[in-house]
Amino acid sequence: MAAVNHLAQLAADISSNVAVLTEYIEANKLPQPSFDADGPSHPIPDDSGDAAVARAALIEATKALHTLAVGPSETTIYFNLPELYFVGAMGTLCHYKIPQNVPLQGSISYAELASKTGFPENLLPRFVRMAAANYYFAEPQEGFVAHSAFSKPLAIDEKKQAAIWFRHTELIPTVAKLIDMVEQFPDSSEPTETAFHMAFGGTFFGHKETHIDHMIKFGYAMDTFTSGYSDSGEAIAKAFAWEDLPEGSLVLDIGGGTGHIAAAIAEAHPHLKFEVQDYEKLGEESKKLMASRGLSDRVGFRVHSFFEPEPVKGAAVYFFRNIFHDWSDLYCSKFLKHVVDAMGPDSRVVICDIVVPPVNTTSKIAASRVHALDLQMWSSFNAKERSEKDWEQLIASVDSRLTIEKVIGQPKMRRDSLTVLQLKK
Ligand SMILES: C[S@@+](CC[C@H](N)C(=O)[O-])C[C@H]1O[C@@H](n2cnc3c(N)ncnc32)[C@H](O)[C@@H]1O
Repeated sequence: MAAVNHLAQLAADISSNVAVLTEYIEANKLPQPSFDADGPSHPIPDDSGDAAVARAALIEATKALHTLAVGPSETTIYFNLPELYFVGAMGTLCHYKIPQNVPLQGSISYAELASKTGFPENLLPRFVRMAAANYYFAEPQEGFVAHSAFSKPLAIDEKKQAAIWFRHTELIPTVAKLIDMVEQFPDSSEPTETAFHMAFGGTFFGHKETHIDHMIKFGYAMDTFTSGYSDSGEAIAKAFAWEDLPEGSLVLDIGGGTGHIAAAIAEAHPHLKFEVQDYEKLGEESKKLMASRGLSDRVGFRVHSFFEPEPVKGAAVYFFRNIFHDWSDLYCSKFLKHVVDAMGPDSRVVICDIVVPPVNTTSKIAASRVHALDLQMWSSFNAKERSEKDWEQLIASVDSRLTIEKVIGQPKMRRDSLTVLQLKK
């Protein structure tokens, strides 16, 4: 029997998915994906149905084909070496505001770019060429720098710059401490016993409170990350049957930050009332946000730590988005217990977080993103992304009456799921 020709199979997959995308782009008169500075920054919209599915399949197949073509030996010899220095080069270029100083059209000489930014002229080409080899910036003629479609958004979007800053400034030092953390704290639940703490001498958020520049940039990085990756407020407003809650029902957005998710749900469901609970420092921002969206009469803010007893009894929904994955089971069970003590017979807890899919059930790309997040949660907080079994164990450990009523995942949700809990009657 002839051996399976994986290369040919993958190439055929790639062709058929490219055909779907081409048809979609042409039918919708969209610009073709391109490396040029005027190329689209997100060529295939996420809500494009079959085209979005074909795009995901194309990304998976091209990665597999590339990996097979490079092969095990060369992959290991070069093991992420270019990627490592690419992250370093981009972090350094962004630190010197290179993206903002390259013109949006045309090019600039290395000499002029160096004099505008203070980047040493002798080093600048070495950093830019590392980036350009990875599609960020271009050198249309020797000695001159221009934007590509990939670098151009960084010229104007502070939040995208922060995404690169976060990888370079906080994740690289944390990743460098993984072995130390495994050796010293293999079984800890404490946010003080982490790789992040070893690298920065404080907890993930404690360090940010004393380094306000980190706090602000991390906020920006999360904004851009969650807007493109996590499920949006609009998606959450559609995925759960908020419309079935009685008129005037109260929804708490616990650890809701400024309340941007509560605001999105409130806009879609005018019969509901909301209370955002978080630290005092977010109260003013939250009030401004609600006023700007005309929601001040329906979305309030309460200064409240979820490690204190929950003051609002019998709310319709106690909602948590991206809170549990920041805490170990020890701490999650503490704040979930406070909520159980406050629940009425018809209350629900709705947890918006990842449910890690069973092994070998998703694409390698999806698995790699989830496991990167899981290790990021572990090394930053001693927390984790939870599988169905992890969620069941955590919930059962809090109160035997607490049960999972349902889990709302794909296709209504994209990355996160909504895990809905109720008290057994
Ligand atoms: C990862 S953010 C999630 C924010 C929001 N739920 C969202 O999805 O965008 C974590 C939030 O938890 C808040 N937080 C952390 N510890 C808290 C505590 N003990 N009590 C209340 N909020 C807390 C933080 O201030 C921050 O707003």
